[in-house]
Amino acid sequence: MGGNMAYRCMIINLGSTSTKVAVYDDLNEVFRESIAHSQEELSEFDSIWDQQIFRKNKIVKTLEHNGYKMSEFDAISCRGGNTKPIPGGIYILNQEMIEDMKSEKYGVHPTNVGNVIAYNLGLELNIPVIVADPPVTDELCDLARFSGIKEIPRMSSFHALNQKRTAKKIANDLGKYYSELNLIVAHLGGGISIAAHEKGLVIDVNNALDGDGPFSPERAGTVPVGDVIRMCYSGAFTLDQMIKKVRGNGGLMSYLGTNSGLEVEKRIKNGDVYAQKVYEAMAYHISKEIGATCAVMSGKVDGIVLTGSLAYSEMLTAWIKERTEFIAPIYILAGENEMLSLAEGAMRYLSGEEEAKSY
Ligand SMILES: Nc1ncnc2c1ncn2[C@@H]1O[C@H](COP(=O)(O)OP(=O)(O)O)[C@@H](O)[C@H]1O
Ligand SMILES: CCCC(=O)OP(=O)(O)O
Repeated sequence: MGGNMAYRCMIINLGSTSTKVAVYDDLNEVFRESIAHSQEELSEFDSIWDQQIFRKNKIVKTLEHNGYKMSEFDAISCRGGNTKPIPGGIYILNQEMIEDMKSEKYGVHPTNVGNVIAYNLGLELNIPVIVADPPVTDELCDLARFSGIKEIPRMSSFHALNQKRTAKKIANDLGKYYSELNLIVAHLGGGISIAAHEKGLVIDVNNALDGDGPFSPERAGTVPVGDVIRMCYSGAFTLDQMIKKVRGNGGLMSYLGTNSGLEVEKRIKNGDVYAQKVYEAMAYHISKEIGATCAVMSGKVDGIVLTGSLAYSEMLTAWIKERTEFIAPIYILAGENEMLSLAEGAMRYLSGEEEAKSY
């Protein structure tokens, strides 16, 4: 490797509709591509696991096509997956984590396939695969774990990587340590997570994958559970169809047949009153969750942070502000920095600044 560069890292981040890949030389992003997958393209595959070879080929070909040799990488960093709950931090991806993801015991999400791809590439290339602040990062307080059904404890399943980084960035901008502040962070993306960051720990958060919280572009969030149970036993739906109603075809998808905030805004601008009602209802439920999260921290909140791609929406953030700005100052950090956060995690590990935790 030339110049003063110390490490070259491959970053892999799989979402429901995209495969993101990037190359970092230390903390400099030298390449990034987000490969979009249409519903048509993905509908060929019965399960997310069947997408493995297809997605791996996309990653390897994209890198090689852009002149990167596999042998040049010192490490791979990958958004974590649905393993057992673990504290935030850095982990070296191992066989046990992969087995837990494959078991689907802790949830199903395309990022798990990304972990399997990264793990196998790591073995082939003989380099470590690093995972930072995975979505199962668990810092919940004891009270948050009670769901009301003894056999079903509440789980921490959220956008931990972007939530943690965004909270630390705001703390830094305010000239404070993350561990000094109480923040409510709302990640507003395809899934929505709203978390109580109390003195550097996420002590409560809705289960953004298929648990509770506001509805999102593609997820149902909290639903009237009795009605859902009756629907399950009506004989009209299979297990897969019911799961899809909650995750994939829920939220904006259910009401408007699109998971795109941009598309909804276009319809609103063209006078679609129902689309406006649904979009405002999403803002209403986001605000309600922010209020609940404020109560979790006894009203002692230093700031509310709106992040994720939907935070680019002036319409949505204005509705949320209207209902929640009485709580604390609102900061908007639209988009996400997942690729950079993964690179930072890898560099902290490779440089010896942070030790990897054991799974
Ligand atoms: N400028 C924008 N205004 C409104 N919605 C947006 C904007 N940019 C992106 N979105 C919407 O944000 C949602 C989630 O996007 P994304 O960040 O890709 O989600 P995730 O990474 O959580 O899967 C989509 O519904 C998308 O249409
Ligand atoms: C449960 C957190 C992971 C997640 O839902 O991510 P996306 O919203 O990007 O699908």
